Amino acid sequence: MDSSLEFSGSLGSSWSSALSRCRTYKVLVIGDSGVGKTCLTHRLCAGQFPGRVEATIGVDFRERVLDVDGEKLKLQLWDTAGQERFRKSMVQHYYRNVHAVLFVFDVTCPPSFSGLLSWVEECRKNSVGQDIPRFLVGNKGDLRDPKRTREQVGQEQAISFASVHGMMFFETSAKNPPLKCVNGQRASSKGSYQQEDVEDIVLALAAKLKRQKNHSSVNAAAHNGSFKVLNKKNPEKDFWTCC
Ligand SMILES: Nc1nc2c(ncn2[C@@H]2O[C@H](COP(=O)(O)OP(=O)(O)OP(=O)(O)O)[C@@H](O)[C@H]2O)c(=O)[nH]1
Repeated sequence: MDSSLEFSGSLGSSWSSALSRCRTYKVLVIGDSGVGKTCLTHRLCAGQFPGRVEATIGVDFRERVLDVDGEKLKLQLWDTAGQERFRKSMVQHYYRNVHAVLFVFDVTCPPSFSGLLSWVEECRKNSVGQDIPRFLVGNKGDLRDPKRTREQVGQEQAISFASVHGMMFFETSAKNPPLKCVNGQRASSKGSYQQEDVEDIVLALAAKLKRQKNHSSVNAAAHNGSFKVLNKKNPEKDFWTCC
């Protein structure tokens, strides 16, 4: 890979000030194994559904840089393992200095919805305060079957859970997100289910984080001795980029 290390201290003033405006936000993605956290984070960062995925061991990182009202903002998604045996003693580390949490469940798997309570509890145990923005994402919306509602998680249930736990709710599909018309309206949703494009989630997340006052974002360029890895073959695109 053709990458270079750039030491912040050697950067020119314009570069330095551009980087100093790029805040990094740590976004923790949690939920039961198999709900689609890895696929969702791929979709959020690369705009694609991955060809092949394996169970996450520990944690994987994906990044996306957005331009929100002229300000660069980097979302660092921590895709954590859903399987207990792959989490082990690292859990405390995942929760440290987190800026937002995405709780993911599978709309076709009610146990993954009931399991959310234990993820909320894990957040509490790791001192994630109520001031940290929380998002509830019902994934695999493409698999909804209006004839099998009893075997699926109803949207009213999810909305109610989100409201009780102070979360913003989205239903989507990392695999086949709903299409949008040119005017931004939803072209299709699954039956009577309202579903959002994954892009709407990332924009809501970015907007919420930007509004968040007194955040403790990591500012790579502002810290003495910090450095940034630049991949020359994949320069950051204007709107978004992927690791
Ligand atoms: N139909 C459909 N399948 C999906 C979707 N998202 C993920 N999957 C499938 O669900 C399976 C599990 O996806 P992962 O992204 O690995 O799930 P995970 O939550 O990261 O699992 P762990 O790493 O074990 O915690 C894979 O076979 C994916 O192809 C979706 O939106 N629709």
